[in-house]
Amino acid sequence: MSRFNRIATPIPDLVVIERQRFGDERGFFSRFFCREELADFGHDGTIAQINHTMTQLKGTIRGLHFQRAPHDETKFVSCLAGAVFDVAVDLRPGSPTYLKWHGEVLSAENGRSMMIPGGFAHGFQTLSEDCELIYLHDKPHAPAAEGGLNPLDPKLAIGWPLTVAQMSARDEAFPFL
Ligand SMILES: Cc1cn([C@H]2C[C@H](O)[C@@H](COP(=O)(O)OP(=O)(O)O[C@H]3O[C@H](C)C(=O)[C@H](O)[C@H]3O)O2)c(=O)[nH]c1=O
Repeated sequence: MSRFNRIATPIPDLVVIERQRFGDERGFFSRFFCREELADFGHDGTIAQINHTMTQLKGTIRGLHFQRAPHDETKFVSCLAGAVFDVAVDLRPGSPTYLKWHGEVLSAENGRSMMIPGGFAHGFQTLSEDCELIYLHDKPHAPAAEGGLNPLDPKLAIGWPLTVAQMSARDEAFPFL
């Protein structure tokens, strides 16, 4: 019996994984990651780096970031404190959903993760204060291969839920497509 539910999105290969919880009077237990079980959902089990971010302000946007091939990485993104609107943008050349985006609420409460294959840009907007995210990357950080899209690019027309409260200067400076 799998301890994960696979939730499809309108973009092929971009999936949401929901962790099953085993509750009792103390709280709950859930399996956060499992190489064997997530292989069925397309993850090859490789974890090269695990990153953790904390974002204080509600309404902050981080992203949209990606790494160019051959450093294009699968990201398994989870929110362990607060709630975020997590967004992935398809940048795969020739994809029928090229430049299409999908957004999903990830939260400590809903136990959902987004599994984002290489070839996608990723970003999120915080829906609460003090949001903490954990990223499982299947390839290491490669600064020279990093790229970004402006999250406010009208060509993407991402439906961010809140007024933007904060962005890094780097993210603000990404040019529109
Ligand atoms: C990604 C990364 C960054 N860093 C250093 C580089 C900077 O000195 C500092 C902050 O990096 P950055 O401003 O890129 O952090 P975010 O804006 O939160 O970007 C991250 O959040 C967006 C939404 C993502 O999807 C990426 O995983 C990641 O780029 O951490 C590292 O040392 N290792 C790393 O793997």
